[in-house]
Amino acid sequence: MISRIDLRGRSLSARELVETLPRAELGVEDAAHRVAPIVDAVRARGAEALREYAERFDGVRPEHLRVPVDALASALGALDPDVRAGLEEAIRRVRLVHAAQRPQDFTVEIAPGAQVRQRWVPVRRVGLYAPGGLAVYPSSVVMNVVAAQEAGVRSLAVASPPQKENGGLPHPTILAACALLGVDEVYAVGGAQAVAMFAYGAAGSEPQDGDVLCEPVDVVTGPGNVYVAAAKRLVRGVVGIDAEAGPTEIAILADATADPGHVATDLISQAEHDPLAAAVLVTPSVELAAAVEARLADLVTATKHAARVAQSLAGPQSAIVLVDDLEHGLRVVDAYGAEHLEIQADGAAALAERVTSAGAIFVGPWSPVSLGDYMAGSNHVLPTGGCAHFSSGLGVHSYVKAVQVIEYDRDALEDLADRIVAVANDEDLPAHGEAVRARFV
Ligand SMILES: NC(=O)c1ccc[n+]([C@@H]2O[C@H](COP(=O)([O-])OP(=O)(O)OC[C@H]3O[C@@H](n4cnc5c(N)ncnc54)[C@H](O)[C@@H]3O)[C@@H](O)[C@H]2O)c1
Ligand SMILES: N[C@H](CO)Cc1c[nH]c[nH+]1
Ligand SMILES: [Zn+2]
Repeated sequence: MISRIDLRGRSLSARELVETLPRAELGVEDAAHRVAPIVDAVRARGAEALREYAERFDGVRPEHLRVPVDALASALGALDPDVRAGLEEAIRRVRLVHAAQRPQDFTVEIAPGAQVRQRWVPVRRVGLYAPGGLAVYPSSVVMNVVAAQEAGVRSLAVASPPQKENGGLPHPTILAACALLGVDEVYAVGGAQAVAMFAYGAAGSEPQDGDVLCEPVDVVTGPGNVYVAAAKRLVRGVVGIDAEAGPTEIAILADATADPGHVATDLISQAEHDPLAAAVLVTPSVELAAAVEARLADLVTATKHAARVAQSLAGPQSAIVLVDDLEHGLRVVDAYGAEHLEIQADGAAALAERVTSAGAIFVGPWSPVSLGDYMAGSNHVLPTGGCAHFSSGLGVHSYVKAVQVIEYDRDALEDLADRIVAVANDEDLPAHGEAVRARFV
């Protein structure tokens, strides 16, 4: 079952903490070596390679790599009304939050006649990944698509693995979610091969694919398993990506006031994603640790995906970490930089304000990660593997770029001419200064 790491009485530096805290054995770097040939094959052979990998990894050879539009409409027609209502509420809430994320253009008047503006421009075309291996993720369709739409992106394509049970098309709820959001470019392509298809585009291999199956995109976003995250790392630079949003992580900072049953169910809720998912409890309370261990022992066998959950909890990426006090715990969770951090402790809101590295923070007993996974309004596509130290979760910012516009008049430039020449000469780039001087002779 879940192991313990005892950090009590040990004052480790942030770097030492990172080395001591649990991480999965198969990381993104190792996975990148495994998926590099997949990325190369899709780049070289397009749809032919996509069909081969679908057969190998998803157990089905899709006839239609591009989902026919009428399949989207029929999936929406057949969607369970309760699921539809849930997705619609998620869309409404996620849209409200993401509309508020739109960054503002600005103009700075630096001096009379000297102006610098900054305009935010959406990228032209995006590729959005919705996972569909061990579980199905229509909620990820919502998170990706709404954020891109609110950013103003015009061309959106979604990919999700083909399912044998759905005749080689993605899961029907994925298709229905796309239809609900008005997306009609959907591909039955999963894993690293989907990321490669978006990054490089793909030529068709069957008459129904046409000559060009998929045009390349500017940005690829979305969550996925370690192979998806690895492929995103490989194509970064060819296209933009969001964060590496790989196997799910939950860290919970809790004290003796936390309900052990809630802590245990929250750990299990995220462990059920993937055997590589990480579940970490950080607590100064030995009593809470013992009570959570006992609850886990009861609950794990009864949960639907017991084998996956047990693997995740027993893996080297999961642990109960004992700390001296909440201050110590705060340093530990900050060094870990979890995708999701729950704080179930006295003064949770004040503690949350002091966290600097986490994909998203869930404050207090009534904000479990499952709320954010579906319907809080926040985005559930979040950085994993410590990427929260330098990356944000998915949002409008993932799909826009800033363009600076510089406009000086004659007098404003002349005022600066001598200074520009002085600095240009000092850099031994005198032609730069000359380009200014030439205007005033
Ligand atoms: N960080 C986040 O924001 C976030 C959000 C939601 C889900 N997730 C994670 O997404 C993942 C979903 O994983 P999933 O597996 O269910 O679906 P997935 O769609 O990510 O992966 C399925 C694909 O993985 C590929 N694959 C499987 N085995 C492979 C191998 N040995 N080599 C190369 N490719 C292989 C196949 O192409 C398959 O189509 C989970 O890890 C979950 O925790 C993360
Ligand atoms: N917990 C996942 C992010 O790591 C998101 C998700 C979608 N569905 C259920 N959960
Ligand atoms: Zn989840």
